[in-house]
Amino acid sequence: MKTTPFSLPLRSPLATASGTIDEREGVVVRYDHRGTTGVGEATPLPGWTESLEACRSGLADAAAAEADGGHTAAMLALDAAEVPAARHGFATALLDADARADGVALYRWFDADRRCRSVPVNATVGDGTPQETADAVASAVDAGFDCCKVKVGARPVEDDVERIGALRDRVGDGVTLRADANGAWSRDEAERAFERFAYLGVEYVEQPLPADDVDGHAALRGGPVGVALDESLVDRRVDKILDADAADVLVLKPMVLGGPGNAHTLAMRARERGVDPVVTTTIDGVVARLAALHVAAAIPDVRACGLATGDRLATDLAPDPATVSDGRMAVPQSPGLGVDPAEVGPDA
Ligand SMILES: O=C(O)CCC(=O)c1ccccc1C(=O)O
Ligand SMILES: [Mg+2]
Repeated sequence: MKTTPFSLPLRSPLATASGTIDEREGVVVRYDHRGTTGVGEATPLPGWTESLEACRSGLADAAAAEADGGHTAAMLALDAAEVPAARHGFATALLDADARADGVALYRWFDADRRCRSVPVNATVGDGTPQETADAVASAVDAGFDCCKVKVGARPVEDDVERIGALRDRVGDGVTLRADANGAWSRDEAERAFERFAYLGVEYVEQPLPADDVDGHAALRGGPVGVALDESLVDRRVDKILDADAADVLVLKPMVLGGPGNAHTLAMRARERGVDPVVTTTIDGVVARLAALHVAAAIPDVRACGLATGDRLATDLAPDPATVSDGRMAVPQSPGLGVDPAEVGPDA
């Protein structure tokens, strides 16, 4: 196992109710397996995953375990609850190598019978003034997106209603709008927002209430605006959410869940229970974005996913093969993730 640290500054920082993301630091993982090399990415986001330091030491422990017991021992050393980003990094490298050895695109390693050329994606718009928000959404629509997710909860509910109203006026009814409150609202604020958002045709709100308020989320459901849970999945107690009927949609971040395999398993489990999975990045380098794209590509009829985050980065780990047009992201069909491990580096 070979690890290479990297740091990727954002060209376009993402302002949310729980702070602004302006740089992503992590580790590229390379692993030789079945006669080929696979590549993975561990990009921790404190608050959602372990710290960078814990991620690095998790990977060092995994490398030591690997030297004794191979990839199985390395995977066993990486606890998804303790070091999800580190586990994501190694698990992705292993999956990439396996899919390459089998000669299939990574999504087909999850489902050999599947063919998927592209996945619908949403544009992601941060907090900002009503004018800034409407401009950002309008330029996303000009670029071909028909689904936009807007960050809310960083300002009073009435101000967010004004922002969403301004952009609904600007782009018309043909564009699907979602909001993401990142857990910022009280139950009372959420009720007010849901009432007003219903008139503005908002599809769903991600994480309206704090992560642990499962009952509050269950009570918000049933109207025209759906409830999507994201931060509530950080503790990975998905069954609790499904049993409580607390969500219409689960937002699955492979980096937070301990790898693409875990995200795919939870997506299938949600589907069985009548809840729709949506896959998103944590604003990652191209390796982790591709891993998330392949998870989404393995889900039949997946809703628009939060994968179109690459253009926020000022620099990337390698050229991005997954172009977006008409609101859809192309899925690489070459073996593995679709990026040459030899081309992946912190200086791409
Ligand atoms: O879902 C998207 O559109 C992009 C990803 C995103 O919003 C995000 C990125 C990093 C950390 C948290 C989140 C989030 O969904 O809350
Ligand atoms: Mg979210």
